[in-house]
Amino acid sequence: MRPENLLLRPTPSQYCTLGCPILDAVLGGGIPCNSITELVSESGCGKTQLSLQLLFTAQLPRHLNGLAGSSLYLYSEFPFPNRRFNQLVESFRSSHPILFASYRDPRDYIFTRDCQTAHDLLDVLLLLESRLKNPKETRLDIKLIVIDSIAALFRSEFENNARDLRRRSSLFFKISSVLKSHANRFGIAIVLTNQVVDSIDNGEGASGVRIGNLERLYTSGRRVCPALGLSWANCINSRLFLSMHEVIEGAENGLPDADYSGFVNRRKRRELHVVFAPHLPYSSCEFVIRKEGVFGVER
Ligand SMILES: Nc1ncnc2c1ncn2[C@@H]1O[C@H](COP(=O)(O)OP(=O)(O)OP(=O)(O)O)[C@@H](O)[C@H]1O
Repeated sequence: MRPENLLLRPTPSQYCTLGCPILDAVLGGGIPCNSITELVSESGCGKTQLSLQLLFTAQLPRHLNGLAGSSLYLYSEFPFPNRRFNQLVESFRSSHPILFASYRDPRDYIFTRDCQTAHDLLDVLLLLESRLKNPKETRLDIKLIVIDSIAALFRSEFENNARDLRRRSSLFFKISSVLKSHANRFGIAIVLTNQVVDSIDNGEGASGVRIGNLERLYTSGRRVCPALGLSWANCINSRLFLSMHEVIEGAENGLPDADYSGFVNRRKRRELHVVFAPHLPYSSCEFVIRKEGVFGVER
């Protein structure tokens, strides 16, 4: 491939809204179809919350920037977040009362399946192909696949030796090639979550190679890098980093002072950053997680 050919590559034409115009604007319209998007963060930052939200927004009609389809949620961290899921069902229903009247349950358009190992995931993805080919027959018109989380699948199965690392990389490439094939053939948006590990190298990422827009990734005061390393980074199209930092409201006004009551408001400030994406420049925004879902914060 020559550099100028990159300019000829078609940009993604279809996006799945995240259900918030601020988040969509940061992502140039939402999560792209025909593509693999990774959400990476430390635990508790909001990867699962965003992923669950997408299961609902994918059902929205095209004129509302949805994909007018069903979604498949493959989870490897147990248990399935039932309580939160049902809370989002209610929230989604009340924000779209006409689309989701009482006779149409958004749950009917969400398929879930647990995956215990990376091989298990590969089997599920291979099995899916025949179903995706006949969406009418199987009533499985899937337009979004979420894998939450990819890192958990590789956590216990592989040792840290050369042979296992080679086996692991080979499995990364098999999984990503099946995902890319499904994404391209069936116009599906693929979202997967990944975890971070503490970064202990001397400044250029775990392998000495800077990946993406940000020189360093920080969250909760720690320098981190995405789990699964460089070979996995080559298996995805876009990487979005979610960070979290504790902020003390009022501290900027010089508290504690004479009126100091002893109460300060500590809150988590969460941000979403585009680490790399073939169709996007660097961009970021703050976001909050509420009972109703995940929303960007206007600057
Ligand atoms: N109903 C709710 N209202 C407000 N915030 C909530 C609600 N439910 C969850 N949260 C927030 O979401 C956070 C958990 O986010 P989430 O489960 O998406 O994290 P994660 O990045 O997927 O973590 P892990 O890697 O451990 O799976 C909680 O710490 C809480 O702050």
